[in-house]
Amino acid sequence: MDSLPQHNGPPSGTGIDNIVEIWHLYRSPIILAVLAVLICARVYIHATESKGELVALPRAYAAPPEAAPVTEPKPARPDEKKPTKSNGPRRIKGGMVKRPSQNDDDVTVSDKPVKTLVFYSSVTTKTHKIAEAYIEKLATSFEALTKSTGRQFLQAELLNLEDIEFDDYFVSLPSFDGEPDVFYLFLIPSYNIDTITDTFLQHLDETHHDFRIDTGSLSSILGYSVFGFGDSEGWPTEKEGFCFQAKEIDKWMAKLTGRRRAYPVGMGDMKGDHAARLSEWSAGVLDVLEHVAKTGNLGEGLPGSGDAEESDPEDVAEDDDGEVVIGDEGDSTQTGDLGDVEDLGKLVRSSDSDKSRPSKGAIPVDFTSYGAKKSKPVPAGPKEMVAKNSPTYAALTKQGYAIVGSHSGVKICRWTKSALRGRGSCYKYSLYGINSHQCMETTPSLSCSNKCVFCWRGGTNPVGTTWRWVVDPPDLIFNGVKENHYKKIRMIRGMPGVRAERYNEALRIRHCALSLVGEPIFYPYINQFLAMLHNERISSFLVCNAQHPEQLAALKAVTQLYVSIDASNKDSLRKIDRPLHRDFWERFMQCLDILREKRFRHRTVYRLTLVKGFNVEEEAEGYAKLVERGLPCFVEVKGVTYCGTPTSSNAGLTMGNVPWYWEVCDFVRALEKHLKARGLNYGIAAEHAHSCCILLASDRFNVNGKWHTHIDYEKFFQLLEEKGVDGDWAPEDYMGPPTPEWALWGNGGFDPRDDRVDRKGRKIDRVIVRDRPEEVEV
Ligand SMILES: Cc1cc2nc3c(=O)[nH]c(=O)nc-3n(C[C@H](O)[C@H](O)[C@H](O)COP(=O)(O)O)c2cc1C
Ligand code: SF4
Repeated sequence: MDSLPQHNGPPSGTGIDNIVEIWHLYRSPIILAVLAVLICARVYIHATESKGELVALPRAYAAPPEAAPVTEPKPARPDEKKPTKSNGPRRIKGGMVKRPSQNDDDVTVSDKPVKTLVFYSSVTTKTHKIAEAYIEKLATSFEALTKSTGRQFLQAELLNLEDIEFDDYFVSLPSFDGEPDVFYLFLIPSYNIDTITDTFLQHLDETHHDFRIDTGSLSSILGYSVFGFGDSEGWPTEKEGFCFQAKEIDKWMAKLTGRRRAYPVGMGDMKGDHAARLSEWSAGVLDVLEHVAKTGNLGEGLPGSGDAEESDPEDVAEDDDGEVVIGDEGDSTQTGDLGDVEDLGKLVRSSDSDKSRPSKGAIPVDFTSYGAKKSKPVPAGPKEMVAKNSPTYAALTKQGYAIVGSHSGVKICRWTKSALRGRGSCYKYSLYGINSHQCMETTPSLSCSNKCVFCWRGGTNPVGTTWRWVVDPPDLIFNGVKENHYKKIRMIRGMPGVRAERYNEALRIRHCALSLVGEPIFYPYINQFLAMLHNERISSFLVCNAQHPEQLAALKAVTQLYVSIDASNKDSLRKIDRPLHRDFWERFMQCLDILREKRFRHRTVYRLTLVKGFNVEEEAEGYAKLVERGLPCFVEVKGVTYCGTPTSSNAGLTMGNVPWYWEVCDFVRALEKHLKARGLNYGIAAEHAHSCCILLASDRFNVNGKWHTHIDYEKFFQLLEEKGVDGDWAPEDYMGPPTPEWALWGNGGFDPRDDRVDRKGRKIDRVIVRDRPEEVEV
């Protein structure tokens, strides 16, 4: 008999029988083992699989990724390293800190606390008392700043220059618990006798020149600003030493900090306006503190930064009102190359936001419909006058213009910068009382119907006899030019020498010179634009080229209305203005007739720009005839200015075309004689020798033997409000007080509040030559 298989022995028989037998014997444990393996595998896969998005479900259902709080480590500043003591010669490391981007979005903002140190000096204790009160006020302001910025503003510390070791604060920055960012303020009276301030200034000077100490050893400071006290009774002007030591400290601190000037130097008269000035300055400083705490940079544009602006481009370019300059092409406030489209793109973004170029807001207008209530639609879509990708746009932005909308421009003129720095205002301050630092230079039409030989724009400017472009609405232009003007003013806040008081005043535009380039009355809504200016009590000086009689006739109130008189006869005008209109001379004459009619409604002015070899020689009599025709209130005579650029050379103009001042004087004297010979009562009233500019005025503006060429601007607005644009009022009604003595013919006309400086910023006292020097051959 076969023996039965043993349960604990190996199976016997055929392979298949064996498998079946094994299955029967072990199926339960096999099934259990497989199940266990499967469960383990499932658990493992579940635990390790990545949770991919469920493609079939909309993204909205996915929970937003939670932002992990990131505390960015602040890049170490050079002087945050504690100076290591060594026995060898001391070397203080500073160096220029890479300046934070001006684009607020790009900046990694420090979360360190802010520590403000207020340094002061005082001999007769007045500044000391003011400084103590100031510190108390700062405490309240800092509480608010801590809340608004989210950064802790530590209590400000008051430090008497007498009591501190200068090395501790002015060789490298001091260190404090919590490693705060440091901000310096100075309250400094000036003394022309020896005081601690002299020692301090000497220390700053030595530190700057010490070869062991890196230039800009304090450049990791957050910022600094200086306020000076002086006495205007004893030291009436800055030239005579008013607040001179505050200015000195400001200058040295700029060097030591790598130009971290947060706010312009403020100045107050201890016997007069010091409280008001200090409070303005203080408000400005707090604004900057808030900005720097939030963004890490000192504000728009120039953070007292050493940008191109600081190299004084305006001292090189003697431009004035744009249009009388031979080749004003070199404003280095905007860098970039015409060919460098990317750079231009950056400039565009900074000065011209896209919202200022709406396609919807633009109004298509047939220029011939000017004055009609409704504008006729233009058949095919009109183009933009200055498209963003055009050479004109590139040329204009390169020169520092901001293009607003598609046909308007605004630029800070060099006199605005000059006045902000106490270096003198333009001739319109001497002749009419216009503060250059409160003046906006703009045009609502960059296009013109002439191609004047002295126009800097070469061949790139849009020209035309009729308006054939998209028209932007006046409010868009008005808001755009103001915004860009203020932006540019803020950009020069950190420029050396800018005065806090003037900077404050500059943040309120008081005057608008519609004389930049192009032809302002070409703009179909010029009257609406003017009304917007006047509504905000901004005066208007409008210059036109005497080629658009219809528009000139339709023009409503302006504070002062100019026509450019570039030649005295048809031939000469053709050569110099190169007009597009075939009937240019008839148009010109018609405009003079219109001006004659308007002379009791507008302050009318002929502007003569003298270009030697073109429109000066033998033409005085011809000009007298033109004056007889239009009987303007004033005749402004100005020598053309030269900047020496390729465009000017292309136009065939050289320095030889720029008249000497005595030549302008000769011409004006000859013109006056011819006017008198015709029985016309005009006299030479005022001058601004610096700009080669002389003013002849009608006797209407001579009261009891005194010239009254200045304007009472407040009265102008009052008349406008009370009587309306079409009301019965005349230029005499807003005639200002007598022309100041210093501005009268024979006295030079330089603003006595300011210092004249040469191109390198050195003070000068140039002799004015009004008569032909003897050695000059005829
Ligand atoms: C001897 C003397 C010299 C002065 N020199 C100048 C000066 O050169 N420029 C200036 O603007 N003020 C000058 N001042 C005016 C002081 O700066 C002014 O009185 C200031 O308020 C004094 O401040 P304190 O009381 O804090 O010392 C001078 C005053 C004195 C008494
Ligand atoms: S009037 Fe205004 S724009 Fe013209 S030069 Fe003077 S400050 Fe400049």
